[in-house]
Amino acid sequence: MDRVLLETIFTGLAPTILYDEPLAKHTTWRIGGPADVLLIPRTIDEVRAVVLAAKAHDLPLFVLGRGSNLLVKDGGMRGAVLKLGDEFAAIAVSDRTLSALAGRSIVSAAHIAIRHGLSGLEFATGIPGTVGGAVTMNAGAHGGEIKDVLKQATVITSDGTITELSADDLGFRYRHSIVPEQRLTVVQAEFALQPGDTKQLQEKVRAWSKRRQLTQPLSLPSCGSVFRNPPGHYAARLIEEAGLKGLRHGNAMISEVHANFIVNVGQASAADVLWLIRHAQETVQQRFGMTLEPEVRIVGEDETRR
Ligand SMILES: Cc1cc2nc3c(=O)[nH]c(=O)nc-3n(C[C@H](O)[C@H](O)[C@H](O)COP(=O)(O)OP(=O)(O)OC[C@H]3O[C@@H](n4cnc5c(N)ncnc54)[C@H](O)[C@@H]3O)c2cc1C
Ligand SMILES: NC(=O)C1=CN([C@@H]2O[C@H](COP(=O)(O)OP(=O)(O)OC[C@H]3O[C@@H](n4cnc5c(N)ncnc54)[C@H](OP(=O)(O)O)[C@@H]3O)[C@@H](O)[C@H]2O)C=CC1
Ligand SMILES: C=C(O[C@H]1[C@H](O)[C@@H](CO)O[C@H](OP(=O)(O)OP(=O)(O)OC[C@H]2O[C@@H](n3ccc(=O)[nH]c3=O)[C@H](O)[C@@H]2O)[C@@H]1NC(C)=O)C(=O)O
Repeated sequence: MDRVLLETIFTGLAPTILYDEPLAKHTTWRIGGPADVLLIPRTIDEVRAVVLAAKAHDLPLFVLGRGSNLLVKDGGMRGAVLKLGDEFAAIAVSDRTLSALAGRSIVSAAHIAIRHGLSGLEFATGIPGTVGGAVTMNAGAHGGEIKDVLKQATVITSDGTITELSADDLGFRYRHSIVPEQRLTVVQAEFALQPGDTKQLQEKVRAWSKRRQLTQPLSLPSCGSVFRNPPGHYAARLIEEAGLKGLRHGNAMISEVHANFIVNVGQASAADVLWLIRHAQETVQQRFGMTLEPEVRIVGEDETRR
């Protein structure tokens, strides 16, 4: 996309504006082609200005969290990508409510809740995303989900309106909310928690963390689970039973530790990962008649279309 045009639209709207920024630097998979422009605003007013500028010029705008559930294709993303700046990390606990700006790590928010003797967010201590990403994905683990604890989220709509939405408004389902389809930007969230014993809560999360370290390939770049579990089944078990554990394509590999993780074992491309995703889907469909639906959000363009 024309750089001069982008500069005309966005200059001055955020303190950090990066052109042709490789998104591999911003995803946990360490994969992804360049964004035409990546904007990193510090304040809600700056976020709103970016949203309004994109709308006024009919430019696509994508909101990036920690990139821990994203596959950005090798051709990168056209239009603008917005990432909340480090200033979006404020957090406060009052009575039984924890509120955090959306750029805060959900892991750290969960630990702060525990330290305040509040229970409800423990499930999130192993989920390496932001508060905004966790709300968007209705992130969950160990039987808990964001939808169980979210009181309200403050969002900016695509026409720049700032509004508060309840858990019901957000249309939560398994690893799903209406945030992407409504093109909302989450800027803050409040969680309703219950009193709990800090020591007991810490023991609980320590045990979960040990289990995760044994069952998930945490030392290699990944996006967590690639596929949602089909109702009544486990994606990992289906992929393992199809004989695909350890299958490598280019520098991407179906993990030998956990079959629903694809790990980057070198400088993997998005095309390497997409090949494995499609191969797993086709093989599981043929062998078991089951459809594997990606949990990871696949965005951007193929290299050849640039
Ligand atoms: C090792 C590992 C373990 C994981 N374990 C789990 C797990 O147990 N459970 C689980 O649910 N997930 C897990 N994940 C996946 C991932 O961490 C979660 O989905 C997380 O919630 C994504 O947050 P993020 O900030 O990285 O969002 P991103 O990956 O950057 O984005 C995900 C989606 O959210 C949108 N988004 C992000 N921030 C905002 C915002 N502020 N406003 C509007 N939209 C936004 C993006 O546009 C995109 O659609 C794991 C990932 C890894 C790498
Ligand atoms: N980032 C990644 O790519 C990957 C992350 N993971 C896993 O995801 C989780 C999050 O990792 P990461 O992104 O590095 O972390 P974050 O930066 O999201 O969170 C780290 C913060 O969480 C708080 N915290 C973490 N552990 C504890 C604890 N035991 N007690 C008290 N506070 C704690 C601290 O916050 P504060 O200072 O505010 O108290 C710390 O600064 C970890 O379990 C990690 O193993 C796994 C694979 C990849
Ligand atoms: C990592 C994620 O979330 C994770 C979350 O951390 C864990 C813990 O609560 O439970 C889900 O994994 P999961 O269903 O694969 O959980 P696990 O307990 O590891 O495995 C489920 C079943 O599959 C079997 N299994 C697992 C791995 C494997 O290689 N082969 C296999 O057969 C296990 O034996 C077990 O019977 C979430 N994944 C999904 C898609 O729902 C994520 O969403 O990114």
